[in-house]
Amino acid sequence: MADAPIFIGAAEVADLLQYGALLPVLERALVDFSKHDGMVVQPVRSTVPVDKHNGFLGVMPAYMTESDTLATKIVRFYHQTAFGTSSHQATVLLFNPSDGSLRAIMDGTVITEMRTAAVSAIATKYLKPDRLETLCILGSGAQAISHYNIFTQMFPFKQVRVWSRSRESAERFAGQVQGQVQVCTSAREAVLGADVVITVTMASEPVLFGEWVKPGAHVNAVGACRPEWREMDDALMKNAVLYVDSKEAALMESGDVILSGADIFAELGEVVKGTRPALCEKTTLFKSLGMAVEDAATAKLVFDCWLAKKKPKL
Ligand SMILES: NC(=O)C1=CN([C@@H]2O[C@H](COP(=O)(O)OP(=O)(O)OC[C@H]3O[C@@H](n4cnc5c(N)ncnc54)[C@H](O)[C@@H]3O)[C@@H](O)[C@H]2O)C=CC1
Ligand SMILES: O=C(O)C1=NCCCC1
Repeated sequence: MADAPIFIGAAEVADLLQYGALLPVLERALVDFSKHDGMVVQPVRSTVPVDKHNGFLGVMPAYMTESDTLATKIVRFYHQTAFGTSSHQATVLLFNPSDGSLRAIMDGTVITEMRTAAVSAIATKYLKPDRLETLCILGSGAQAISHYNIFTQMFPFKQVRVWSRSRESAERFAGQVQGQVQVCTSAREAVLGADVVITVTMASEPVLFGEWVKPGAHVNAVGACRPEWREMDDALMKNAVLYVDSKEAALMESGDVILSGADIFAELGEVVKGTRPALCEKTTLFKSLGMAVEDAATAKLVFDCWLAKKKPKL
């Protein structure tokens, strides 16, 4: 009989997962996904609307042949949550691919926060403009914090600006992170002149407009994961060179892509592999929807680190 699955909670995932180890694992997952050679199986996320409670449940399975990783994430995202409960909560199930038995049940909320920010950082590493002085973050929730953490570790920004719908939450964000943050009173003020812009809001109408974005800047668009939701206007969608994590998902799930009719230039994995160019001199936009392979690869890393920690030292 197979061993009972282990449980790894949020605090332990946060303790085991380090960006230094996560970044190369994610680059590899992005490349493997974008080869489209049948070695990675990842259907577009199944999403169940929970209309009565203004939320969604998403199921995200993947199998990666080369690393022999089989996992699924189950994620709920709700617009209104009880005070103190985060809008996104996730669990990852990691299986033994050889017999399908369940190896681990682990918190997926920390995984979602860290892997999403790490993928945006990878996009920025490849697509960044020459000048990297000002970072702008629109939104001030969990993803804003994880993005702030990795972006200020990886890049030499001199100034970080944040805007949020309520000044109070932008100020709370500024108090939570290590380092100086300029709280802006409008999204426009935060965006003007920024070299890199990150959108991490739950907006369903545009909060970022092309006329504000400096030519040559790089944008990571992380929110608006439903076909009728937007974070950006048509001007930005059409004037920027558009990179996505998955073309198939972008054409099914991204309101910004579908409703603007913008052309997709490449998948991020193709850029990392070097089969499509990074047009850094132009205004670039990475539309992130989040992929099951990112969760599967991250969960395997967490599990391997857990095993290494448990192994008795000789
Ligand atoms: N691409 C990906 O891989 C992933 C994307 N996401 C998306 O990233 C976004 C941020 O997620 P979290 O930080 O976890 O959520 P959160 O609930 O912690 O923060 C959401 C932020 O959006 C703001 N907001 C809500 N409604 C707004 C509106 N109508 N206009 C402007 N701002 C608004 C809130 O004030 C808050 O600052 C969400 O859209 C989420 O679905 C989340 C996980 C993975
Ligand atoms: O990739 C994910 O995980 C999510 N993406 C969009 C919003 C829900 C969670």
